[in-house]
Amino acid sequence: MPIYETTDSLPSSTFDFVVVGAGAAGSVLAHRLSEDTNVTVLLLEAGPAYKEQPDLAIPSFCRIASPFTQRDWKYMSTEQKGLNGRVVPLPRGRVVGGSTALNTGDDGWSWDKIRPYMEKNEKLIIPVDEPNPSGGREPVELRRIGINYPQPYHERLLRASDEVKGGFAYSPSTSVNSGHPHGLTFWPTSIKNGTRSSAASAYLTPEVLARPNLHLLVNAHVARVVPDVAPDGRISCKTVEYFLEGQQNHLLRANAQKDLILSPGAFATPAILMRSGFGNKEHLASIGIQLVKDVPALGKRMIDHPWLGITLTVDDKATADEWMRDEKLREELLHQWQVTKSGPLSAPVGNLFAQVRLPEDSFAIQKYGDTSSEKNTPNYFAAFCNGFFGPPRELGNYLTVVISLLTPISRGSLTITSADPLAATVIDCGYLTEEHDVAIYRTAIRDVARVLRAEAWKDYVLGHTLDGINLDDDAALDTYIRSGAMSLYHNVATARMDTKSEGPGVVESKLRVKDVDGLRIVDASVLPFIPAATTQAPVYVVAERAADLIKSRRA
Ligand SMILES: Cc1cc2nc3c(=O)[nH]c(=O)nc-3n(C[C@H](O)[C@H](O)[C@H](O)COP(=O)(O)OP(=O)(O)OC[C@H]3O[C@@H](n4cnc5c(N)ncnc54)[C@H](O)[C@@H]3O)c2cc1C
Repeated sequence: MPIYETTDSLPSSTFDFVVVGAGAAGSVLAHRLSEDTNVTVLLLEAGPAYKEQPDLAIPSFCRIASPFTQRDWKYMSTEQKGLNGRVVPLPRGRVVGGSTALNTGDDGWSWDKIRPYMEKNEKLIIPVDEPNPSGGREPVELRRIGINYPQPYHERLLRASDEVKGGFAYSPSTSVNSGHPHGLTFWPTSIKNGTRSSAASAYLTPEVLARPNLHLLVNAHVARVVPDVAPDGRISCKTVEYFLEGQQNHLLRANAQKDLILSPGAFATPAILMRSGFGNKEHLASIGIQLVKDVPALGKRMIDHPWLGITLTVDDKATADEWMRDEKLREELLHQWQVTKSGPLSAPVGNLFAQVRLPEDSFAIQKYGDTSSEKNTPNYFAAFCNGFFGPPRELGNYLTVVISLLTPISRGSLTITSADPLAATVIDCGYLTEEHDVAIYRTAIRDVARVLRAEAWKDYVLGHTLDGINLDDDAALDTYIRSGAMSLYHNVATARMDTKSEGPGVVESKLRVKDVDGLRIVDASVLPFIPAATTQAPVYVVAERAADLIKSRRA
């Protein structure tokens, strides 16, 4: 039986490896560790099994796949000081596949060392008219739909790019993984045969789930890990306590003989550990949780990419708004997708992106210095997306320019208020609390406004949400920014890795929780800084390498 919904037929409560969370990282680990037929793996997932159904599988539907759907954990931020006190939704996938289904010092983590894991994770399918021969990898399918799948605004945007050049100059051969990812280009998207590729569809295929040594228990909510403290003070942790959906008073246990691996994501990992006695000792004492290990860094220095929209009203009856509000048209397009896996629904929401690095003499760099990790790191991206972002409007057709900060320095934190695993987690993302981030947004908005003034948009763009705002007025722009910015759902670093055993990080470079035997963390929470643009790919890469580290230790 590949997927279990109750514990009745589980062969045992003890396995070689227990992995918590079947998202991006957990799916990779379950797949790779169970390749060795001599070990047994239990994968515990709080959500249901992944089923290929339209709202998860259709690329264009990812705009309506979250937040607040059944498969969302429905996290919310606290009132954000930098966003004029607004509370923002922070969706996270609660289903096999995790958030990838919802809509992503140590030389061992250097570029040369992690590149093979990127290649292991990706299979790049080049469009027929793009003469770039560097493909041929597996298993997450990446596809650059663009030149051979034109959306109505692509051609105008390419012409606008020709007019304004600079940071928006079009570069057909730019690879997002090249180290020089600048300019406007078509981004790869994880779509195969017109269908979204997720951690579940790529790593937990029916063949993988049929392995006799892999056991996936769904609807299994992990409440905490169970630490064992020896008389000499040494801590080991190889047991989890969990309950099946709706049965929180009936706690069950699963044990790992080798490693217990936490992969429930950047919000759940610190919360589970805090409930288990790891964290800031004063905080744990204040909520009546007995301290096992003082870990002041847990839940601290969280980072996310914020995003901000500029909505354009366009004279174009082919935008996604038409099928968003017109049920009959949606049914027709759905039928087309079901029969041929093609048509507008098979296209991503947006895939023509500009990544822009601010010039050295820009105000933000002059005033705040260069805060990017590398001299080529772009400071923001502007993605041109099809349709209005939000509930469908009765009238009108729209494009949305999504501007996201790629080098934010604002930091947040996460904490719990009780030992109850169902109590809300308190998540303060700290968006735009640093002036530096707002200064980059001002530059980005002015750059995008310049692109929107290009002749190419004439008679197509009828107006946009910057109309009426004096772009020279910093205060006016700040109001626009702070009243519109949201989360791009890329939160990381809540249980960060560092390479020094005495450093402040929660895990060391082999992803073992410091000074705790048997417990590893492998998910977005260990990323020590925010990667430029994507988090899904780095999480896959971290998990691929973690699986190798674990296997090589055994060998
Ligand atoms: C709506 C949305 C869209 C996104 N779009 C993109 C994108 O386009 N590009 C990109 O790069 N990144 C994107 N991301 C971010 C990306 O999906 C995440 O960075 C990535 O999935 C993180 O991987 P993870 O393994 O840490 O966590 P997840 O993939 O979230 O997986 C965690 C898993 O653990 C389970 N779990 C949690 N708590 C428990 C518990 N207590 N017990 C048992 N199981 C538990 C969850 O149900 C989930 O299945 C998006 C995220 C969201 C939410």
